[in-house]
Amino acid sequence: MKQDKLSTEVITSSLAMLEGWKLEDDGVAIAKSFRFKTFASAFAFMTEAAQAAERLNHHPEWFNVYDKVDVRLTTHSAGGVTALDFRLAEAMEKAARAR
Ligand SMILES: C[C@H](O)[C@H](O)[C@H]1CNC2=NC(N)=NC(=O)C2=N1
Repeated sequence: MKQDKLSTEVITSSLAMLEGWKLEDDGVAIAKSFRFKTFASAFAFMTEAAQAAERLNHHPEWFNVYDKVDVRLTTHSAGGVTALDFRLAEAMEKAARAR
C-alpha cells in the first residue's frame, strides 16, 4: 500500500504520545535510543521488533551495542515519515515493555 508522508503537525502530535521518540534529520525520520539491562534483553527486543517489521513489511534502521539499540524509522519509498513508522514505533514500545 502506498504510504503518504505525514505533515510536520501530524508527526509532532503523534510523537507527543510516544515516550522518548524524537524527530530527526529535518523531519525525515523518527528516532529513539533504547536501553536494556543486558545484551540478551536487547537482542530479545530486536527479535520481537524484527517480527513486527516483517508483519508490517516495514523495516527499521538500527544499531546495537551491548545493551543499547538506537532506532531510526523512516519510509524510504516516501522519503519521509508515514503512518507505518508510527505503527512500527508502537510495536517497538510494546516489545521494549515486555523486557
Ligand atoms: C518491496 C518492499 O515492500 C519494500 O522494499 C519495503 C520494505 N520495507 C521498507 N521499510 C521501510 N522503512 N521503508 C520502505 O520504504 C520499505 N519498503
